[in-house]
Amino acid sequence: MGSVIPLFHDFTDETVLVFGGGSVGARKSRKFADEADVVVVSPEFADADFGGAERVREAPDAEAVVEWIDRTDPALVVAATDDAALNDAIAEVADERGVLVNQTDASGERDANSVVVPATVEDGPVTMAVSTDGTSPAVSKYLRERFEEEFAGVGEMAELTAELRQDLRDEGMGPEERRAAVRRVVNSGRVWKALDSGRSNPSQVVSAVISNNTGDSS
Ligand SMILES: C[C@@]1(CC(=O)O)C2=NC(=C\c3[nH]c(c(CCC(=O)O)c3CC(=O)O)Cc3[nH]c(c(CC(=O)O)c3CCC(=O)O)/C=C3\N/C(=C\2)[C@@H](CCC(=O)O)[C@]3(C)CC(=O)O)/[C@H]1CCC(=O)O
Ligand SMILES: NC(=O)c1ccc[n+]([C@@H]2O[C@H](COP(=O)([O-])OP(=O)(O)OC[C@H]3O[C@@H](n4cnc5c(N)ncnc54)[C@H](O)[C@@H]3O)[C@@H](O)[C@H]2O)c1
Repeated sequence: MGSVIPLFHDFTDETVLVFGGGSVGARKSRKFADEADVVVVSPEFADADFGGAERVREAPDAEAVVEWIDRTDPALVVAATDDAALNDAIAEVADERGVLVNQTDASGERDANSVVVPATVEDGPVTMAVSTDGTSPAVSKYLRERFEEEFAGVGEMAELTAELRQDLRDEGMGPEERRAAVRRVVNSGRVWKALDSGRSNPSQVVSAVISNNTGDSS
C-alpha cells in the first residue's frame, strides 16, 4: 500500500540545488527551472536541456556538499549523481537541515523531508500528478501521457468554470444552484468536445448547457 501523500509546492524565487549533470539531473532541472533558481553542480554535463539552469563544473565530496547547501540555502536539493554513497550523503545532510530532498536513486520508505517527484501534466491552472510510490516510474509516465490525451482542454475548462461561477454569482444566483450549474458544465460531454476540437465556441456551448439546466429556454 502506498504511503506517500501528494502536496503541491510553490518554488517561485526559491533555490533548487541539483547534484549531478546527467540525463536525470537535466530532467529535474527542467522541471523546476521556470519557477525556481536552479543551480546544477557536476564535474560533467550531459548534452541535454537544463532549462536555463546555472551550471557549476565541480565534483563535490560529502564535505563540499554541506558547504553548497549552507551557502545556497535551497528549498529543495536533488541528488542525481551516479555515486550512490554521495547521493545518500546528500540526502542525509539535507534531512539534517530540514531541507526537502529528492533522492533520484531511491524508492521505498522515506523520511518526511524526502520527496518523490511525480509525473505531471500542467495545463493552465490545472496540475495532475502521478506517483507509484517509487514502484514503477514507467507506469507514472504512461499515465501522464494518457492524461494528456484524455483531458486535452482541461485548463480551459477550469478557467471557463471559474468565470461562469463569478458570472452566476454576479447575477445573484444562490450557491446551491451555482454548484449544480458548474457541475453540469464540468460533466458535459458537449463542453469537453468543444474544448477538444476547438471548432465550436466553448463559451456558447456553456451558455446553452446552463440555460437548459435553469429552464431559461423552455
Ligand atoms: C515520474 C518521473 C518524474 C521525473 O523524474 O520527472 C520519475 N521517474 C521518471 C522516469 C523514469 N525513471 C526511471 C525510468 C526507467 C523505467 C523504470 O525503471 O521504471 C523512467 C522512465 C523513462 O525514463 O522512460 C528509472 C528510475 N526512477 C527511479 C529509480 C530508482 C529506484 O527506483 O530505486 C529508477 C531506476 C534507475 C535504475 O535503472 O537503476 C526513481 C524515481 N523516479 C521517480 C520519478 C520517483 C518515483 C515516481 C513514482 O512514484 O512513480 C523516484 C522514486 C524518485 C524521483 O526521482 O523522484 C519520470 C517520468 C516523468 C514523465 O515522463 O512524466
Ligand atoms: N529518478 C529517476 O527518474 C531515475 C531514472 C534513471 C536513473 N536514475 C538514477 O539517477 C542517477 C543518475 O542517473 P543518470 O542517468 O543521470 O546518470 P549519469 O551517469 O548520466 O549522470 C550522473 C552525473 O553525476 C555526475 N557526478 C559524478 N560525480 C559527481 C559529484 N561528486 N558531484 C556532482 N555530480 C557528480 C556525473 O558527472 C554525471 O553528470 C543514477 O543513480 C540512477 O540510478 C534515476
